[in-house]
Amino acid sequence: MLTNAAVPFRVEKARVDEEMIRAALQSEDAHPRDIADALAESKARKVSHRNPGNLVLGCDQVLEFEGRVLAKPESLEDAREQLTAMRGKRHRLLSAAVIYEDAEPIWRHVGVVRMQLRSISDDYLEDYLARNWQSARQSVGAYKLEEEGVRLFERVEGDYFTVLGMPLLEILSFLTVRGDLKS
Ligand SMILES: Nc1nc2c(ncn2[C@H]2C[C@H](O)[C@@H](COP(=O)(O)OP(=O)(O)OP(=O)(O)O)O2)c(=O)[nH]1
Repeated sequence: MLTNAAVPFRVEKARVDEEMIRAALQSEDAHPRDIADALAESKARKVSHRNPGNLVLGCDQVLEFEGRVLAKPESLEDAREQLTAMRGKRHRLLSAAVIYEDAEPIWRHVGVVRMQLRSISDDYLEDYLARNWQSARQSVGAYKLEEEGVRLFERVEGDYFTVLGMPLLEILSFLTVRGDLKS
């Protein structure tokens, strides 16, 4: 997404134990928004300590369905089960972004999108997964809105980029206002 926006960046793996952070927060009944924010912050903070003088952007996305935070389906069977449970109903995608500079948080935003799934048939779900699992497995909801996943939806209420994984418009606005990006 940053490449498409002609924003120069490099990727550095944060290597944080996301499962441990997520489990700890869920055991305290943390709100999905706070879980996404904490995961994004943990990545940005860890990389920022190693990169003084640089802006470090950490992101994370969670899917909330009926009060539960779902993890990425690990198998086609998990994806079938998850999409079958969610069809005809609404879920939310929450994408958090946190920017650190010199080991201090200087900006954060959590984008929220409401997704209304169609009551897709078993047959179409099977065809969809057969065609799309290899790509959709990278996504927390087992769909990519910019691909065939769009056919799963009746309505999408919110920002397109937040669905794809990060609140890009808000990030670009912050960097532009700060003068890091020309406009
Ligand atoms: N291209 C695309 N990606 C999507 C869509 N919906 C969700 N995603 C992606 C955005 C996130 O990268 C990913 C789910 O976030 P996660 O944080 O679970 O996985 P990710 O591998 O991105 O990062 P992480 O494991 O947290 O370091 O799903 C979509 O419609 N299109």
